[in-house]
Amino acid sequence: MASSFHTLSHLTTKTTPIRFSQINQSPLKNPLIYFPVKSSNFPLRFPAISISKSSLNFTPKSALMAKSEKDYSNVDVLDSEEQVAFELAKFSANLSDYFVNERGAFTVVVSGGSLIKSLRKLVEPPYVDSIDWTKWHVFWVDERVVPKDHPDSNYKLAYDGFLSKVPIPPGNVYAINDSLSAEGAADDYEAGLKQLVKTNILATSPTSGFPKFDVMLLGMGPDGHVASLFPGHPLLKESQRWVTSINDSPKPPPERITFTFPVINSSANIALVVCGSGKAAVVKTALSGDQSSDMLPVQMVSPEGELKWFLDKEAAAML
Ligand SMILES: O=C1O[C@H](COP(=O)(O)O)[C@@H](O)[C@H](O)[C@H]1O
Repeated sequence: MASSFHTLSHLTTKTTPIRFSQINQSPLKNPLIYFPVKSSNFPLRFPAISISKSSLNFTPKSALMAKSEKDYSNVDVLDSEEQVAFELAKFSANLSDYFVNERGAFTVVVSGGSLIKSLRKLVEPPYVDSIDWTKWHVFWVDERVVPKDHPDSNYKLAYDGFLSKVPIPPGNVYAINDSLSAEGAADDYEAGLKQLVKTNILATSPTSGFPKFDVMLLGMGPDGHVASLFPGHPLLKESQRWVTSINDSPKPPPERITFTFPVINSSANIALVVCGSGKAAVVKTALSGDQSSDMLPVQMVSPEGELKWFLDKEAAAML
C-alpha cells in the first residue's frame, strides 16, 4: 500500500511534513550499522532494577537478574525538570553525532505530552548550532487522530515547541495522514515505515525483524502508559503490527495510532523522561521489581539497545 503524509498548508513552517512519496531519499553512508550508545556524565546514579514481566509471556533482560540484584545504573535523577531538559539535550546531541557519523542519518521518535517541553534545550545554543539537523528523521511513537492544527495533535505540540525552531528538512518529518480513519492512518504510517526500510533510512532489527530506530524519546503517563499503550489494553499484546490504531483510549481523544511494543523494544536507544510528583508512585512501582505489582505498560519497555530513565527529584521521590 502506498503511503501518504499530509502537507500542513495553512502554516508557514520550516518543518512541514510531506507525503512519504515526496521524501528525498539520499543514500546513507553506512545503513546497516546500529550500535546503542552508552551515555555518560550523568550526575546521580542509583544501584538498579529487577522487573517481573512473566504474566505477559515476555522476558526482559532485567527479569533475568536475581530478585535481590538491584541495578539502577540506567536511572538518572536530576535536581529539577530544568536539569532533565539539559541532560536530555546532551544525550540527544551525543546520539545525533554518533549516528550521523556512523550512517549519515539519525532516526528519532518522539512522544507527545510533557516530553516535548523537556526538549527545549535542544533548540538553544550550543545544540541548536552544533547538531546536523539535516540528517534528522522525526517520527511519532503515537498520535491522536485529529487535524494537525488541533490542540490535541502531538504533531502540533512538537511543531510549536521544537520542530518549528530547527532546520530539519520538511521531508524528514513523518506526520500522520490526518484525513484517514484511525485504522487507515495506522496502516498508512506502517506502509510509510516499510518504504523507509527499503531505502535504508530506517533499519530493521536482525533479531526481531521490526524497525530499529536510533532513539525513542518517550514520556510516561501517571497511569504508567507509554505511547498510546494503556494498562490492561489488549494492544499491549500486539505482536505482528508495527503501527496500530486504538478507538477507545481511556485518555482523550479516544482515536489514536501507536507504535507497538515489538517496534518500541527493537530500538537502539530509549530515553524515558518522567518528571513531577504525580508520577512518583508509578515510577516506584515500575522500578521496584515488585513481583506482585500489576503490570504497567512502562514495565514492558525493554529495548534491544539501551534504556535510560531521566527523572527529576519529584518523580524519584519514592525510590
Ligand atoms: O496521551 C499521551 O500521554 C503520554 C504521557 O503524557 P504526559 O503529558 O503525562 O507526559 C505521552 O507520552 C503520549 O505521547 C501522549 O499521546
